[in-house]
Amino acid sequence: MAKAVLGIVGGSGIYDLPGLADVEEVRLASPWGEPSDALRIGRIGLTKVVFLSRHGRGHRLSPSDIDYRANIDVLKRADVTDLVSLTAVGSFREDLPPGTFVLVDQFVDRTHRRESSFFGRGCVAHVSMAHPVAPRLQERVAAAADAEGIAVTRGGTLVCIEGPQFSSRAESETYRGLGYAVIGMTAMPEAKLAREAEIAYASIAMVTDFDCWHPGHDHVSAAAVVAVMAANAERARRLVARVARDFPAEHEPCPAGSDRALDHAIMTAPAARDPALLARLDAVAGRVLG
Ligand SMILES: CSC[C@H]1O[C@H](OP(=O)(O)O)[C@H](O)[C@@H]1O
Ligand SMILES: Nc1ncnc2[nH]cnc12
Repeated sequence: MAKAVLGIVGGSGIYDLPGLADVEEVRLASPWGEPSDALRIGRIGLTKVVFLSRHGRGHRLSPSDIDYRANIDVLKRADVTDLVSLTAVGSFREDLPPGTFVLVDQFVDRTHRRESSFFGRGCVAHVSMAHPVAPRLQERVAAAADAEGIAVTRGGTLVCIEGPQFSSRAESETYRGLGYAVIGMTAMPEAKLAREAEIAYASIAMVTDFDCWHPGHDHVSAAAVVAVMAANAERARRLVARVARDFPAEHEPCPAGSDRALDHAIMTAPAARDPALLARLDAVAGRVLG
């Protein structure tokens, strides 16, 4: 079994992880493009932790401009086996008010101008996204929340829109009518790429607003998200620090198959594979491509 390395991607309002010990800032190059920021590699307790700011420190990148492939690629190069995503979201449910942490377990991808796969012409692969969240990793987040006395709601569907504009009222009502729990702009293709890279993925969706459907609340604004995230950040950091402190030394095999996603996924015959693409896949698909 591989040594467990915990990755944390911090979203809006979470640009660092102050609890990291022995931190080294490492700028890894990726053949896929420019990662959002340098990795901050350190440890919490005995666990190696790799932190990446999704929008970059100073929030330089919009959801559409983030190079999700480069981000996941460098996390893989840093040996991350398990990745916890922190993300600010709007809520479609009265019982999930601002301040609620939701451990979502499904995603709906409404993005349309992002590179969403490492594979393609010259090396075609199809991985399963039936269960995009790694159940054991989510269980660890839930247990850490319990231990820290932080309330979390388990389960729910996150719809990921392209943004950067927030939704119209009609869109918001539609998503709500479809039974989605929360809305954000970054979970996709992050979760898809983590799966292709065989990294177990779980998401802590932190509700900052009621989007724009709720008659009793103002519609979402960036300022409101920032204000609620400022109040959420300490709890989020405490939660991930606890996950790290209680993390096992060895990566636990994933019942959803996150860590073996590429077994039987690659369609392209060895002789038909593009050497240039294979070279770029060295980190994410090294286990199966050799
Ligand atoms: C600042 S409001 C919209 C912005 O916040 C969320 O970012 P993240 O998921 O990285 O926490 C949302 O997805 C949008 O990118
Ligand atoms: N209402 C909302 N829509 C999309 N992304 C968000 N992030 C935080 N709140 C959001």
